[in-house]
Amino acid sequence: MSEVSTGHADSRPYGRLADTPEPAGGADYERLAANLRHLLDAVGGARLPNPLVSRVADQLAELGAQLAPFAVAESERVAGRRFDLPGRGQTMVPVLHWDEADAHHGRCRLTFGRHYLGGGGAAHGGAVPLVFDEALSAVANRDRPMARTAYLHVDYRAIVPIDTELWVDVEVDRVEGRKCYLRGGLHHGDVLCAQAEALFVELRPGQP
Ligand SMILES: CCCCCCCCCCCCCCCC(=O)SCCNC(=O)CCNC(=O)[C@H](O)C(C)(C)COP(=O)(O)OP(=O)(O)OC[C@H]1O[C@@H](n2cnc3c(N)ncnc32)[C@H](O)[C@@H]1OP(=O)(O)O
Repeated sequence: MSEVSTGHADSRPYGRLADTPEPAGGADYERLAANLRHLLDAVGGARLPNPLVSRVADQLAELGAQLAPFAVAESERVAGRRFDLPGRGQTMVPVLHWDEADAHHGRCRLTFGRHYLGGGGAAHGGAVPLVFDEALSAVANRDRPMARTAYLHVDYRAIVPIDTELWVDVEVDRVEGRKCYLRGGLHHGDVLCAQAEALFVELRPGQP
């Protein structure tokens, strides 16, 4: 299960994108994201007494109302754009801790918390391509013009356990003009849990 964070970034997988002199949200943005993840895991794994459910529902509504006045346009938002932080300051995809990352390959570690539980101790099947999309896109976009996922094929080979560290390896298979073909594997120790093949297509100027 994730822990409440008091720490700071331990990886910078996005190369020059991480070089922001004064990142929006400040140093505590990593703690904000980590504590939100912790909350999601706590809710996802709990059976709360009814009065506590009511109280937490009220507290969450109050927090949401407190943040609402600060809504901005997509280009101004902070979540997902903090390339100096592990997880980019977003909370949709588990944090990827990159040990190796360049334009050809990458290797990272992650843990699915209880927020991602599907059943039988395994991560939800939809959470697996989520991780592949994030991991493969980090390599596909490294030192190249921005590319989007054109397809992402996932084979599920073994259940993906939650609450334990997994690792992902990514490799660029080939680049043909705007097209970047990649492969990836999601592993639990020596067990290959899932593998992916994907095509990322570089955007043309002005393409959304
Ligand atoms: C701010 C900076 C950010 C930096 C970042 C750093 C990373 C940090 C993490 C980012 C965060 C995570 C982000 C994850 C990445 C998403 O998840 S992106 C979201 C999911 N993907 C989408 O929404 C894509 C939707 N589709 C599209 O936009 C367009 O279809 C595409 C993919 C851009 C391609 O359209 P297009 O440019 O018009 O391409 P088109 O000219 O038709 O085709 C180009 C070539 O690709 C081929 N092709 C296209 N689609 C396919 C397909 N599905 N199958 C086979 N071939 C295909 C074509 O046949 C063609 O081949 P050639 O004829 O050239 O040999």
